[in-house]
Amino acid sequence: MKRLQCFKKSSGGGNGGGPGKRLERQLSLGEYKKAVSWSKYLVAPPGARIRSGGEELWSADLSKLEIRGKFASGRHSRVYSGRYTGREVAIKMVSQPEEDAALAAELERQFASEVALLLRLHHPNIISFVAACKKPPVFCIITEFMAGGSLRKYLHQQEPHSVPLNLVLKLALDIARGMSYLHSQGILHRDLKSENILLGEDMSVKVADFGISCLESQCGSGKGFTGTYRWMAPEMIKEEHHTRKVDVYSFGIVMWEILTALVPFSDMTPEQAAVAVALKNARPPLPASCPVAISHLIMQCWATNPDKRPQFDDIVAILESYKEALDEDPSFFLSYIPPPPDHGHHHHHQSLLRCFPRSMRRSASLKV
Ligand SMILES: Nc1ncnc2c1ncn2[C@@H]1O[C@H](COP(=O)(O)OP(=O)(O)OP(=O)(O)O)[C@@H](O)[C@H]1O
Repeated sequence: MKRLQCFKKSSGGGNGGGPGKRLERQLSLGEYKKAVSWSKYLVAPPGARIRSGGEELWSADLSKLEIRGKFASGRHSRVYSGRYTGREVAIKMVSQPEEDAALAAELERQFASEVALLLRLHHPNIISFVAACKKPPVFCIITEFMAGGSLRKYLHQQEPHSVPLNLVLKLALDIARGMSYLHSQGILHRDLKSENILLGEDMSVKVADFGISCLESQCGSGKGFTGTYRWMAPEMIKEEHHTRKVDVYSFGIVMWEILTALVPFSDMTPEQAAVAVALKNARPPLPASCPVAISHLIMQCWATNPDKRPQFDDIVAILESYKEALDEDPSFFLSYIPPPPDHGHHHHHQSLLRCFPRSMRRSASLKV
């Protein structure tokens, strides 16, 4: 039997704090039953390691898995902390509903796709895959544990508009680097949002949750899509053809979240937000105090026309130049002059380059 202990929840709810803050305690009977109801499927068969089909690459040795308490939930998942082969891990468990065969099949497809994608991703700003297990009706995905919890939780703990600019740039840059790598692998995330960005105790940043990600060549139209409306690009809301630029749109919303520490369209339901974005071109309001350089980049990212949105490589180059300029001169953003309106795709990169401090334009132009 696995050691069943759990972490005391932090007062803010959501993810319990990091290992430094956590308090191990006995589970109540109700919590115990809940934990057992899903994790019972993960008890190792005597002496067995599943090695069938192509699963041996990632199949977890359940005798080495120790599951502790649940600390977060997704729409169809519960996330537990634990240890696997001596390493702190997060165990995402997905349970197929008995009564909904279509959803059960979809969850299984998502599991298989998420494992296949995670297996090939190796980057400091992408969550590391550890192992997975397939024990219908329960599946699990084991990843490195990110003790800082989600970016959403972190922002929720901050006063609105209080995140310092150097931290805004650091967070945005790390996410953009992870996304640039993801796109270089031909993968679209399709559900980029602050809840799916995880933080280490040292404020390291990793993009997570590849449940509805896809290989660009196989993404389809996105019909019947389950992404999250507040972060979703208009073409995706309208179930039109979509490209990697949907992630750039979501990144624009995430940058807005970091800048404001607010929830986008918080006065609307997700459906109202979807209608406002797709039919009325609504976007979250940029605060007057936002440096023009940053609001300019955000507006480029969430442009209605996907072709006007920059690539993540461009975004990384721009954010790097801002970060460098801010480190050198704390008043950099005050002296920034916005570029004139963009006149189409041809001038797009030139227009973005005007955001760079003059000394950096030469090296940046090599990259863009
Ligand atoms: N490796 C991890 N380390 C720390 N926390 C994690 C980890 N993986 C997931 N979480 C927490 O669990 C939450 C849900 O995880 P995840 O997004 O992967 O599940 P999901 O079922 O796909 O969620 P949804 O479908 O609602 O986006 C995250 O927002 C985060 O708070």
